[in-house]
Amino acid sequence: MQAVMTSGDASDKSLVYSAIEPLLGAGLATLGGDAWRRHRKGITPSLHLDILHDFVPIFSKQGAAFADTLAELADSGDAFDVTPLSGACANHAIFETVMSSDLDKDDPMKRAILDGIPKALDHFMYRVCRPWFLSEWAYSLHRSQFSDYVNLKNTFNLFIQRVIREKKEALKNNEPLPQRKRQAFLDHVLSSAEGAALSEAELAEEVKTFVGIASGGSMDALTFFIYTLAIRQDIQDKIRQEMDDILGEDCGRLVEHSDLAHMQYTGRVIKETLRYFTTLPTFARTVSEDLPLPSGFTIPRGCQVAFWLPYVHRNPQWFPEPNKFDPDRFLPENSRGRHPFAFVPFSAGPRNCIGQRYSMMFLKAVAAAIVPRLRFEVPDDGPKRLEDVPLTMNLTVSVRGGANIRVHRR
Ligand code: HEM
Repeated sequence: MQAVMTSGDASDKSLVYSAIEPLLGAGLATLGGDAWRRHRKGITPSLHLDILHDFVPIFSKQGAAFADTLAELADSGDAFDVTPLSGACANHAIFETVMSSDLDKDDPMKRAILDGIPKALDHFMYRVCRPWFLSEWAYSLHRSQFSDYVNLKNTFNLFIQRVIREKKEALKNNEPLPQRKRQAFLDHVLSSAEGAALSEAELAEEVKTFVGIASGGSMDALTFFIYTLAIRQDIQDKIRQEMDDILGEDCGRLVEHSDLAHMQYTGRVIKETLRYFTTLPTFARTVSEDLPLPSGFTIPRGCQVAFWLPYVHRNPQWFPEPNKFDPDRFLPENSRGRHPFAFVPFSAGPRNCIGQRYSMMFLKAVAAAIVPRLRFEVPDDGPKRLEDVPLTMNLTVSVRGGANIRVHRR
């Protein structure tokens, strides 16, 4: 895996990615070759640590709004699937940090985008499982699917064009960018020297990519994190204790990036959640030249190589008793000597996830907002052990039948 993931001859994505590109953008996740290198160079500085630090209060604010929603549901006493609510929290954070845009409910276009992201993933999987539809021309013959696909494509394009146009106008008129101190990712790209290497059309594709990938990735990780706490009360109690120690009496305050460094145990639980449930379990590359492996085998030029991370993450050589959920595997003393590619929920090598630090910060900040105020549990008919959680997979993994929980105010 390391040989492939670090090879310059295997940095292009597999052919199947062509099925997601029209919807989620010809951006970092799908581009190959020089175009990908130029985009990555143009965008990386806009996710610099200093910029991410400014995002933490936004994550925290969105976490607090999420906690309010959950608290209202606590009063009803009913069980509910937390997935769409995690998704809403992730989306609010992404719209604000990527384009400093409020996700107000009365903007039908934004709603259409959010409803459209899961549909876009459905189209992708539909076509991957029926590769004769990978060609857009062939897909156009599938009348019922294709009209929905074209509608989605148009909605995404119109929305992104509108966002970029508004941002450019604001820059041209020298209007103060929203929350100047906390510049959104897009404001930063538009005003940076590196970002100037990207045309308006290229940037529009990147915004689509970021909204699509970031919202899906964050929603799944947050859902599994909460579901894990609902099943493992002992872990939930330890996180709450850690948050109480950090926040003290003031459990409602917004957290800053300096608080996150103290959330060591929470960080280990997030990592173990990503190992155990591996929310994005697979991705694939094309090998452009014969690629010799350390084993002596050679992957021939033109091969498509897919990785199956649940297998990697449950390798007993690096994770003894791999089916046991144990956050302390990620204590420094227990991680020493572990192969650097044994734990790769964000991929690794030059095409690793550019949002890895963003995600970890988001998840910790939201945990700090919800865990001190609420207690989570699974309903009586829910799984009693993490091993019993029924999983299903589209492009990402989710809980079959929904991540149903019950919430109590603390
Ligand atoms: C827990 C949440 C997330 C997980 C598990 C995750 C995982 C991954 C993985 C496995 C890849 C490699 C995909 C491939 O090779 O096809 C990837 C790529 C990527 N991710 Fe994430 N991701 C998450 C959140 C995010 C967020 C929040 C952002 C944006 C802020 C983001 C932006 C990207 C981009 C742009 C790429 C493509 C990078 C490239 O090829 O240069 N991800 N992610």
